Amino acid sequence: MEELKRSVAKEALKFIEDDMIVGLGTGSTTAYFIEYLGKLIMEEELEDVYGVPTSYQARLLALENGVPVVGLDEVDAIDIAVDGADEVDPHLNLIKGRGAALTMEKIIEYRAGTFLVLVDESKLVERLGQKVPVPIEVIPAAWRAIAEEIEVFNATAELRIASKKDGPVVTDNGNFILDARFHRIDDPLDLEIELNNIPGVVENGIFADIADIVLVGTREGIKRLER
Ligand SMILES: O=C[C@H](O)[C@H](O)[C@H](O)COP(=O)(O)O
Repeated sequence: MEELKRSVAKEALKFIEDDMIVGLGTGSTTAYFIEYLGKLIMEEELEDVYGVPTSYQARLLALENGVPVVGLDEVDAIDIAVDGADEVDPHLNLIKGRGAALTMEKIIEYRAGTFLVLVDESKLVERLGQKVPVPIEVIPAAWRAIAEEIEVFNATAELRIASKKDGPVVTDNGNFILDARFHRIDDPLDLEIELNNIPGVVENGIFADIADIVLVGTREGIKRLER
């Protein structure tokens, strides 16, 4: 799997040109991309490329690898955003947020001229929600009320607990994450909008109709899916 992640991350470099502002995603696949991008910048094979990080992880990796970073509020536009995903359906709808970075990811990827997704073949599903829950970033005080409200959607939601900290995961924005398992997601766009309508929900991990291109690392090579 690591080899497949590396291969799609390398392939993504072909989309990057001089003078581009690049949204830098979060997660293990994008980490390879940031590493390779830094190498090209350090070797001066790419000039005047700046990254807009979607998380502290992306920011730290960019700084470590020599990718100059700028904030979203310092740029007029983002040419391309590159990020991983937890699930991809046949219409290129996504679930994201295993790394709890979904809110900044969506803010940046929604605004990018091109949103390029990098996955290995294990992330492809027929229907969203088949393998992973939908992460929902919530205002801490509202977590229990929202977890109960979500039952209306025929779902159960669990507060995400940290592994190297006691208590809940706290996002880069200071919020909690609920992981919601839905009985069946028939209309991802509709569910994405409905969840965001619940007061106290900051953002959810359904990314419907946002991805432009998905590069899939398979044992037979890289497949390119486009909307
Ligand atoms: O919050 C995390 C992100 O949405 C990640 O982009 C997603 O979980 C994919 O991560 P990975 O490339 O490690 O599978």
